[in-house]
Amino acid sequence: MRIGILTSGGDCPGLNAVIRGAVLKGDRVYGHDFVGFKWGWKGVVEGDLMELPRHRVRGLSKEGGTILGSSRTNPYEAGGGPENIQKVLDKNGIDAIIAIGGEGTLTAARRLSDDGLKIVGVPKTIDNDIASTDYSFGFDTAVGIATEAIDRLRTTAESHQRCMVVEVMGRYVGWIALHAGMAAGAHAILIPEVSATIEQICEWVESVRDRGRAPVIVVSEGFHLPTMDGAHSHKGLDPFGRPLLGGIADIIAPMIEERTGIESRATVIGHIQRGGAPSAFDRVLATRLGIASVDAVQAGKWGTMVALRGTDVVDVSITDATRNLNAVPRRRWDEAALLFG
Ligand SMILES: Nc1ncnc2c1ncn2[C@@H]1O[C@H](COP(=O)(O)OP(=O)(O)O)[C@@H](O)[C@H]1O
Ligand SMILES: O=P(O)(O)OC[C@H]1O[C@](O)(COP(=O)(O)O)[C@@H](O)[C@@H]1O
Ligand SMILES: [Mg+2]
Repeated sequence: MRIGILTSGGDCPGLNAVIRGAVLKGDRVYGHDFVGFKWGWKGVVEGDLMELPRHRVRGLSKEGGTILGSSRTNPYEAGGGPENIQKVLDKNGIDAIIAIGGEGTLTAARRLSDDGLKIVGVPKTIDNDIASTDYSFGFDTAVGIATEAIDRLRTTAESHQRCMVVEVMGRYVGWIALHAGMAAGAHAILIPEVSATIEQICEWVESVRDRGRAPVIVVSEGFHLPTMDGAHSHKGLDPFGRPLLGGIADIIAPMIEERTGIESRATVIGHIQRGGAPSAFDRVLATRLGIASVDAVQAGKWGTMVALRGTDVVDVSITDATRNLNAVPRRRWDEAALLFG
């Protein structure tokens, strides 16, 4: 078989480890050939390919980013669609696609699979917002980077008796905030799934200050106060129509300072959370998912996504995985909130 691999959506530590795992298993065990589609679905629509012989994936599991490049191209637009894509596959002798992406990419994969293309999905995202898998690779690395940043902000906060408001990524789910906040001992964690008023936030801040400590508040980019319409997005849309989130920390920090009198600073960690080498956990998870994706292709399990369930890698339906976002359950926030203030 000749298998095409693509990486689509925001990049994420571990993408290269998936590619390596897939190529090594496919080459060694099944004798498959691999090509990479460049720039996500764009390469599929335009037939922009690179060969992926075994030596091309040597040493890749520790490398950040993706050797294939990524984009947020919609495969149903700009000359795409199932018939045109099938022509590109036929022209290049490609039998099946392994699509590595987040909930957007996998929704596209599900539609193309429903339209008859042979596709297997691999869940990637630092946000951990994909359902049907316990974790997506990239999340552990992002949490590690955010935790280190919060630890560092805490020492400078203590030196100046300031309040630090630290904004992390995650789009419409608060997993990175919840885990990094718990790991770093934040005094409050604000996530999109759970409402909190500015009065409640200031109560937590004042209680920390009254104990002689410097308050550290972690906020997820998708969080909004009850007085706001929705997630803060002052930068408009990206070229593919998605709201550019970010900046809620810059709104909350001055509100805290005004109401409590505590000098406050906002830090937006941003894309550092997505860059660089994957953690050991993510290298292992990504490699295992890459291996499993080739097994799913070999078995003709079209329309499935490989996923982590406990310590096992299993196959699930992409339709099920993309029906709803994997939101933080209320009980997980309640558990963390016992330690706030
Ligand atoms: N319903 C859909 N049909 C076709 N393409 C989609 C659909 N939803 C998302 N996509 C495409 O997938 C791209 C990647 O999705 P995005 O959410 O940006 O990243 P990720 O895959 O990492 O979640 C989107 O920009 C869009 O072009
Ligand atoms: O790469 P961009 O366009 O700046 O997008 C930033 C967004 O991408 C992410 O890092 C990852 O999101 P996806 O997994 O959906 O691509 C989000 O946390 C963040 O909101
Ligand atoms: Mg996404």
